[in-house]
Amino acid sequence: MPFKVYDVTHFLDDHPGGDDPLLQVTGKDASDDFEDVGHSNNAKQVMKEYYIGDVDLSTMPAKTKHQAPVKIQQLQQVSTQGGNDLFVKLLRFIVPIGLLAIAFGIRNYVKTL
Ligand code: HEM
Repeated sequence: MPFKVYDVTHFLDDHPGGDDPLLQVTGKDASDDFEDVGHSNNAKQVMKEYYIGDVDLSTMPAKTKHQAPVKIQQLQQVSTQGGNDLFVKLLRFIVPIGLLAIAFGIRNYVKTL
């Protein structure tokens, strides 16, 4: 069921009941709290100045848990797989040593010419 929304930001200092009761009910349906105080007709009239619209919670999109796209999920899986990690670590050593070996080989070959 829709309910009315009021922006009382500029009424906090002027509220005869103080700012505390207003701050206590921000972001929720304060209809009962308002009625419980037994506000006068004048208060109900003043309230109209701060009306900004209606909210119907049933039409609001439900909160969903964010899920990473499939590609990113796959990447996350690869980065957490221990075996693959070890392979990458080994490559970091093997590749430079291999390049060094090739460089020495070429150097020796050139010397013999
Ligand atoms: C836009 C919304 C509101 C307006 C315009 C408003 C206005 C007023 C006014 C004019 C009074 C003086 C008494 C009277 O004339 O009835 C008052 C008193 C009071 N209001 Fe509000 N009010 C609002 C919302 C609320 C809410 C949501 C609460 C509680 C959660 C609240 C709690 C109080 C209290 C505790 C008093 C003091 C009552 C007393 O000392 O007898 N008010 N308000």
